[in-house]
Amino acid sequence: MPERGLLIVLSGPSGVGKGTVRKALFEKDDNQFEYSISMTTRNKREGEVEGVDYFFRSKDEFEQLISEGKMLEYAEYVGNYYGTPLDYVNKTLDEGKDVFLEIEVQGAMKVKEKIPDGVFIFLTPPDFSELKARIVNRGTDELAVIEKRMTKAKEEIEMMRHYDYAVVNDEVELAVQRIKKIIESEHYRVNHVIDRYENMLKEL
Ligand SMILES: Nc1nc2c(ncn2[C@@H]2O[C@H](COP(=O)(O)OP(=O)(O)O)[C@@H](O)[C@H]2O)c(=O)[nH]1
Ligand SMILES: Nc1ncnc2c1ncn2[C@@H]1O[C@H](COP(=O)(O)OP(=O)(O)O)[C@@H](O)[C@H]1O
Repeated sequence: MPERGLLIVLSGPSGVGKGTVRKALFEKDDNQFEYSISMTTRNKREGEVEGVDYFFRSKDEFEQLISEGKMLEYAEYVGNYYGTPLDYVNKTLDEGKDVFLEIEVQGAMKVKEKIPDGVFIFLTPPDFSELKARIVNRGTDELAVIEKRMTKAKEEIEMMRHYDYAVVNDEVELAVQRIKKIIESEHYRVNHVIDRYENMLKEL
């Protein structure tokens, strides 16, 4: 049986660049991670594809899956549900592949309770004014919403202490390289390889 894959969770405050960094990581020719496509009740945006960007579902369907225990985690974010389907994560980890989640902080904390040996990476802004600039530049929010998001971002940055690693997203490419390095060294952790060595010892 292959060694179980690593569960990698990339999270961080809204607007820090999680989506941007994750996409850049997955565009690499040598990418070895399996992206867990999330499910959401938000409307599909122009250019988004069902089953590629998200699985788009109605609120009723989503709640049904929650009640059946089919979500590893879910969170309500700006009035919509977002969540990680459980079966895909389990099946892919069992195949020995590393699964990558890009999710907001509430959901990341729920994953940590269920799968504490995951690798939890917190993406941080170079500083607070840069975070505000990114939220403003994204151009999707009105001023009042931006202020709300900044207050929320402060609370979210407080959550950093619960993570294993902090990666600064100053430049996308640098952030991607830092994440790749972290995951590479995580494969050598004793608790990740111990089963294989215990099996070897039994055979001696
Ligand atoms: N908890 C949780 N959060 C998710 C999931 N998928 C995406 N998110 C987060 O939901 C937030 C909103 O995503 P989205 O609507 O695509 O907005 P965007 O940040 O403008 O691209 C982002 O912070 C994502 O990281 C998920 O499966 N679970
Ligand atoms: N390293 C970076 N430098 C400058 N701008 C960035 C960087 N990373 C992301 N951005 C920009 O910041 C905004 C928020 O990024 P996004 O990926 O949507 O954040 P999140 O998924 O964390 O909410 C976008 O306009 C994106 O282009």
